[in-house]
Amino acid sequence: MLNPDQLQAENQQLRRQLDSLLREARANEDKMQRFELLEHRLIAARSLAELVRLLLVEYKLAFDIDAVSLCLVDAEREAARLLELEPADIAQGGIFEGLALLDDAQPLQALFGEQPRPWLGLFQAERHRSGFCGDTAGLKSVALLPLLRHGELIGSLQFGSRDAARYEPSAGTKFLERLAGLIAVCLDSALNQERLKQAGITDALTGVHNRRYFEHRCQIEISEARRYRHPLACMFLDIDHFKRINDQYGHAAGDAVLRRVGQLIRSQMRAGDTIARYGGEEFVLLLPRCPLGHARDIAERIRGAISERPLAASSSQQVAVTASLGLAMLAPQAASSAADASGSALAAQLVAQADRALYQAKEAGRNRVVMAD
Ligand SMILES: Nc1nc2c(ncn2[C@@H]2O[C@H](COP(=O)(O)OP(=O)(O)OP(=O)(O)O)[C@@H](O)[C@H]2O)c(=O)[nH]1
Repeated sequence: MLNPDQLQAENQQLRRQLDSLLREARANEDKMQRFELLEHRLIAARSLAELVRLLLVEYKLAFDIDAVSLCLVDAEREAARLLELEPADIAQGGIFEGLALLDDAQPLQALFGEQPRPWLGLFQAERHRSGFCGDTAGLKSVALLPLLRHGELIGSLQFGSRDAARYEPSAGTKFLERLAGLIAVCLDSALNQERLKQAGITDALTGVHNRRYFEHRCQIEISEARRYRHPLACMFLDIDHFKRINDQYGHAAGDAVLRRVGQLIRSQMRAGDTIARYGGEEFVLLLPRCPLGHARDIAERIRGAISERPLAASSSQQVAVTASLGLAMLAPQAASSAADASGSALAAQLVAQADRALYQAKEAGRNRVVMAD
């Protein structure tokens, strides 16, 4: 039999254990709630950028993680385009600190081996450093989560802690497996949503934007040009005697020429410029913050790039192509003095001027640039 003092001591001990269990249960419940909240936000993410930010910033904060990094296999540079990363930032994620876009899955295969599964354990600099894009100083333990879609590695998520006991090999990985599965599905779905969005504003044949997008963009650029008194250049480009190309080489060759011309125009433009297929063999370009002299140089460069050498219309056909361009400017003073005009009226005026200049270029013999009066 225990005496009353012993009983009381045992009672206190039990109470302490109960309190600690209760605290742990509350902490777990709190963690589960935060996790569920983030899970819902992951599922609701409407763009790839939002998803990446949730993983790299919000997860880190919500679960007090010392280092988080995300690697994505991006052989086609699709994610880089959607996240608007400059080529120099692709390996380092640019503004998305902790993101790395990979050319292929090879580094991930090296990290996870034949059968990729979540891995928890002590940080090994040689093995794990490449998975963390940022600073790894002080990391003691890590959790590595392969992201798989239809059995293929599409990326990986890494958590790092300065606490050696935080990610222990003995901890269950079921929860992490579920998390990795969810993230992989969310990434896939964000990419698909972006593709759908792009499909609505992209010309399927040439891959440049479509007329609908141009009309929307034109309003935005005009209002920016008016607000900041920037010059805005608009160009129409039409391939010369395109009907003859179709007639002589066939419709498929004509399509190939349209695609190639789209690429050539794009290669001469800056990141903030807009190029769209206006219809048939006609393209339209918008160059914000571009004064007349510069716009004329760019138009000449585009014309030169198209006519410089025959374009490949198929593996065996080379077609000599020329194009005519009409150029119109929404000059800063015109934009501000026309303060009363609506954005759509100014857009219609700008487009009509560029189109008239294009007509004059055709009339004057084609393969030339004409500036609107
Ligand atoms: N291959 C191909 N041809 C197209 C497409 N859209 C329009 N066209 C053709 O483009 C040709 C345009 O001909 P026209 O408007 O007469 O002009 P053009 O022959 O380029 O002559 P100019 O503009 O006066 O130099 C037509 O034959 C259309 O059928 C397309 O998506 N693919």
